[in-house]
Amino acid sequence: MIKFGRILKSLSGFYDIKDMSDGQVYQTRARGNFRKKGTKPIVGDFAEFSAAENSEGYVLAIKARENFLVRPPIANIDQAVVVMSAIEPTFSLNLLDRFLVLLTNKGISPLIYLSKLDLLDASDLAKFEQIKSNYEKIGYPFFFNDAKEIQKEFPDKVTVFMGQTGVGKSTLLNKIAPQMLLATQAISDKLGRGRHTTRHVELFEVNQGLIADTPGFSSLDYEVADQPSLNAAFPEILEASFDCKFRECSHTHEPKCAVKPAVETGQILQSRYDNYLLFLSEIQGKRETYKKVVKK
Ligand SMILES: Nc1nc2c(ncn2[C@@H]2O[C@H](COP(=O)(O)OP(=O)(O)OP(=O)(O)O)[C@@H](O)[C@H]2O)c(=O)[nH]1
Ligand SMILES: [Zn+2]
Repeated sequence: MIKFGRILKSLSGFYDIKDMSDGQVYQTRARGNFRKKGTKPIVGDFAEFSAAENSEGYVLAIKARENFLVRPPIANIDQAVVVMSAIEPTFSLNLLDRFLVLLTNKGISPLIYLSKLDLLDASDLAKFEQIKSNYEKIGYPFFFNDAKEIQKEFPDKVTVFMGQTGVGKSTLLNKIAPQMLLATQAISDKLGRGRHTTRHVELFEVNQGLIADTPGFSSLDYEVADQPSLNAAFPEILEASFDCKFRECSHTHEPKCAVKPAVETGQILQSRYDNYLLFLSEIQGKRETYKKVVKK
């Protein structure tokens, strides 16, 4: 019988698929035709599968993906919690904006989560209140170290957690979903490998949604393609850019640019514009290198 469901777990060549209609979980394997086509089912995929009672099932086909991460392989992600620490490691607006750009370009909505506020004095705390309010104004949900609040965002969505090492991601996930770390630990112990080196990927059901951990930065090691993609990833710059004289305005030197005046009046944050310029120079630098290579 052919069924339809979502892949929730991948381990050692087996895929656990949750049937969409009855909620039952089936263990399956991918047929050889997937290997031939060069695609492989991954966690988060919507899949057609066959499953008979008490026997191993097979993944037959997967639906086109909305988006996906490579490391760890997860498909059809709705949102990502970017965990940043206020201190240790040092908070960086540059790093935050980089995360936001990469996620937005992948069609993943970012949620910002700040940890270690308890280590701040009053004046530093006020600084972060300001940052929170600035980012909320742009449209990013921003959470101050509150594991209960962040869970309200889970229902009906696939949420992944990412952040630099040491920011407190494990501490947070342990509060939200202790079963997650226990499962990972159990598999690592069994296979005798490190926590992040096992090829175990799993979506865990928490508060009517699905969540997954991603190790450190590697989940976003890809680049933004061009200026229009970068422009589209800064919501407030995108909005102002509709009034630029030139449709492809880079907001650097063009006459009648609407973005630069908005930076001067403070409508667009200087730090956001600076990061936009930095990322733009990185994209352009890559293109220059590419041209040089091609010319040779
Ligand atoms: N004071 C304080 N310490 C925290 C907080 N969150 C985490 N820590 C501490 O920060 C350190 C790093 O936390 P982890 O949860 O292991 O960080 P991680 O992001 O999972 O780091 P990796 O496991 O390396 O990926 C630990 O010593 C935690 O106890 C917090 O909100 N306040
Ligand atoms: Zn412009």
